[in-house]
Amino acid sequence: MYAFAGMDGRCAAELLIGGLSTRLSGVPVLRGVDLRVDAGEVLGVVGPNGAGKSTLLRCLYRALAPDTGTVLVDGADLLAMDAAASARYTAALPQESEPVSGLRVRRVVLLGRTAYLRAWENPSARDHWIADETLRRVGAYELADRDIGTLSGGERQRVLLARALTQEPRVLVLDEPLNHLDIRHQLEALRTVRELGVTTVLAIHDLDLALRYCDRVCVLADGAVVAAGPPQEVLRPALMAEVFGVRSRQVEVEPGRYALWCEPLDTGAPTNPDPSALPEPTEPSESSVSSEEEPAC
Ligand SMILES: Nc1ncnc2c1ncn2[C@@H]1O[C@H](COP(=O)(O)OP(=O)(O)OP(=O)(O)O)[C@@H](O)[C@H]1O
Repeated sequence: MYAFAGMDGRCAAELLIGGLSTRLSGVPVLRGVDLRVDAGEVLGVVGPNGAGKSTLLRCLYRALAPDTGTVLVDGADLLAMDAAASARYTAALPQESEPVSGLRVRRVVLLGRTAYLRAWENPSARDHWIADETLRRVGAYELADRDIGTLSGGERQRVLLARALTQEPRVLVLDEPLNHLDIRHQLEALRTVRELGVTTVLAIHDLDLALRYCDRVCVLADGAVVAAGPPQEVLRPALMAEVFGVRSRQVEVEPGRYALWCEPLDTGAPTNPDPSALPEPTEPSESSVSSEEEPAC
């Protein structure tokens, strides 16, 4: 159905991040981040506020040049490319993106094709077709003729996701893409991302959704990776307590499907829901998770 490269994962690339460090205003914000994301994998980047998630993602979509480190996409040095070349490798949905009013949605989405056009070259019929297909894919086609400035936050978020997909990226970088989306559109956006098969790095605060939709998660704390691996193995009670300060349980809500129940560590007696009323969780072995181990990625 979607025959162009960036929408079916045929060009999904391996992403290799090595020794990424940076200081902002003299303060270390990333401290030697090493990560590998396999082709077609969805990696959730999680961690408390201020852990460095957005900073890491900004390095991946070239909004920030790290002090040291490498970012390789299928072996190509992303940080050494010019902007147009890197835009053909990675596309991003930044956390704060405010497209100006006065542009129609279809035009905004077409901007995703800029990396493939020469100066002053007009988008082709194929470029228009790709923009329309991505709008359909994110359920925003009916917005195509609206002024971007008139959209709700959730509608705008879906349009900007379409713009990123229109870039036909080999790696998709999404910083809190679920902001402003209602629960149905959150679930649909995550399902769309999963179905694309494009290598995806996704900063996400909702750990329950990370548990359900990410192939692997990487836990950042104070600018460093403290754990990485399958979410069910990483988001275990000990790590959740240490990194996020919550008591937690993975609860099997139906065979093979888990939800994450949490409450603050310092609340004393359990509140609603009463964990004693919850079914005993089925958890993977402790051996696969450690906040002290080297990241398993
Ligand atoms: N321009 C800047 N100058 C100084 N410090 C900065 C700058 N930008 C970010 N920081 C700091 O870097 C740290 C990491 O910020 P970052 O936005 O990457 O965290 P985050 O994990 O994405 O947080 P959140 O979950 O709150 O979005 C924070 O302590 C933040 O205050």
